[in-house]
Amino acid sequence: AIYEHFSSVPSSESYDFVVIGGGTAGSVISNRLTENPKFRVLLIEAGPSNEGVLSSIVPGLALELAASPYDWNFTTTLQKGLNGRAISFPRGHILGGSSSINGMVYTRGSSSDFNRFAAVTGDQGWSWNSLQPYIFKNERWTPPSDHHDTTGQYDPRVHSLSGMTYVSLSGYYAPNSPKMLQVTKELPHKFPFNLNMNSGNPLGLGWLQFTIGNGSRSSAATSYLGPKFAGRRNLDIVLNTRVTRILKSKSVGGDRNVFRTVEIALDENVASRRTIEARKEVVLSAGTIGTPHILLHSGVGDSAELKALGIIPHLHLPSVGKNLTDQPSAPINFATTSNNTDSIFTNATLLAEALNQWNQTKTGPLAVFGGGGFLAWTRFNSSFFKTMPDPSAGPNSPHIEMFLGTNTNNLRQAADAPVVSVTVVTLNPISRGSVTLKTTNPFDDPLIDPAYLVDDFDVLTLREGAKAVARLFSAPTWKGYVLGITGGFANATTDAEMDAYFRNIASTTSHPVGTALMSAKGSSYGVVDPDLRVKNTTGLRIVDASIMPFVTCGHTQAPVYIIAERAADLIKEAWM
Ligand SMILES: Cc1cc2nc3c(=O)[nH]c(=O)nc-3n(C[C@H](O)[C@H](O)[C@H](O)COP(=O)(O)OP(=O)(O)OC[C@H]3O[C@@H](n4cnc5c(N)ncnc54)[C@H](O)[C@@H]3O)c2cc1C
Repeated sequence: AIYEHFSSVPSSESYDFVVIGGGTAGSVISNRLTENPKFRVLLIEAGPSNEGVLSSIVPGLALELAASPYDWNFTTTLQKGLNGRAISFPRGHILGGSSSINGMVYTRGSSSDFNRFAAVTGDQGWSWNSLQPYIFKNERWTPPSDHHDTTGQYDPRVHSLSGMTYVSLSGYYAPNSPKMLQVTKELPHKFPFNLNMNSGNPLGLGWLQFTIGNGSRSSAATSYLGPKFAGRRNLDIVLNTRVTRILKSKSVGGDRNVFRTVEIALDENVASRRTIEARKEVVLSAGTIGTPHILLHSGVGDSAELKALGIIPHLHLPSVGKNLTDQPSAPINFATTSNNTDSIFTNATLLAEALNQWNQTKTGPLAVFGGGGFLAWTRFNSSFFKTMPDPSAGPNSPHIEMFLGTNTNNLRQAADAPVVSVTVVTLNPISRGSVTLKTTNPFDDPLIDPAYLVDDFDVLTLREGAKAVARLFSAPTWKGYVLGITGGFANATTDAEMDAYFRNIASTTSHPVGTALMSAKGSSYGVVDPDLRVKNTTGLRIVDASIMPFVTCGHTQAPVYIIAERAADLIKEAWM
């Protein structure tokens, strides 16, 4: 059953598992555990339902979700690397979590990313080959909503037809697609065509894939918590309920670090806190910000730092909240010969037309996010790393992403708009930041410091990305349409001027990871063991993006789904 408030959950109920956070990972865990009718699961989500939230359903309206009630509306600390700017830092505050508000881009990362997870944790179960069944359990490949011929646009051999979350090519044909494809013929060494960037080898230029089914967002909430699963008798989902802490339970067999009791708040009043104890395990899936936030308030973190704040330390795990890793990104704009400034976001008639088309046929510019299009991935030459270690996971991992998804601000652009905008992304940042507490009140936002562009490599990558995009638009196919770089970057001619542009404009790609990183058993750093149990505890696991030891070389939702699918099996096996 789904309850709107904790006070409605029958007090007679008791649960084997309490899952904290009904986001991307928490939805997978709740679904998979309740496949076993013997397990009773309570899923606690701070945000409201995703049902009927139009901007979370219609892909092209996704930008409306930022700074809405479905976003935690976090802001970073002042960022030294961004010329002292603080930037907004969206996170999903809704059932389905960030999968209900994200850009729906589906990228698994490279095989080297997961092989590196396996190498640093000493658990081969995290390797690319071992994870294949979990990739397939998550993905349900489906035709695009416009039912165009997709031959030559993807490789069916690497996709699954039987998983949970819909994945498809765009149901909207971006008019500059033939030119993008022509680039792969005119500049094949720089931009080789990649038939399927989700094969484990993403390098090259290929068609974007999205977590979209029949022109609508497919989120963890619509897939893993769809009506037939949310209605399971052994699953209770409670919305609008914030977890404040995880408390120590009575010691079992001499084990003093049993964390199986969850404290929730009915409202901000401290007197309104309630507790609920899981019989078997608590699974913490509150995301890269929420997870360390809850742990630190629970006294799990660096003991000295907690004491200094006035929080009683219960478990010394200094890595909690550290290692925050996010990919900085920035737009590079190109002027075209078009002077058509019409856009569905500036012209109400065009928007109404597009919505009408979406309602009728689930096609048109609103059937996809960012206008559909392509991604291109490229690497620095290996000679670049003679004097510094390569931060990527391996030779098939890109350092730079170019999001050629046309222009999110002007979906009519493509072949006919004054500006083509490309987002360049530093995929393997070296900078590491942190999530720390501002106060002892769990309702106060934590201090989020992603340390953007603190390491010079991270800004250098953006600069090289911009040069790569300039090369892409220098291909003969663009002659007579793309005129050249425009906007702030047009005036940057030296490397120093380019870096200044990025420090003034770079933002988040919304792919933060690492604040409860997994490491080998017995390791001197890290928060969870390879089986995702919190080190030196009983009864507590973490399953979400926070456990990634490194950010994968792409967008992070597919890796979170994959991690959560394996985690569900690890938990089930432990309680067979
Ligand atoms: C705006 C945006 C765009 C993105 N675009 C893409 C994209 O196009 N492609 C891609 O692959 N990835 C994208 N991402 C990243 C991707 O969505 C995330 O990496 C992934 O969804 C994270 O999953 P998670 O389970 O770790 O956390 P989440 O999905 O964020 O889930 C955490 C859940 O815990 C809940 N929670 C937190 N604290 C508490 C508490 N105290 N009590 C109760 N509940 C709590 C939250 O409300 C949330 O529902 C984007 C993310 C954002 C925010």
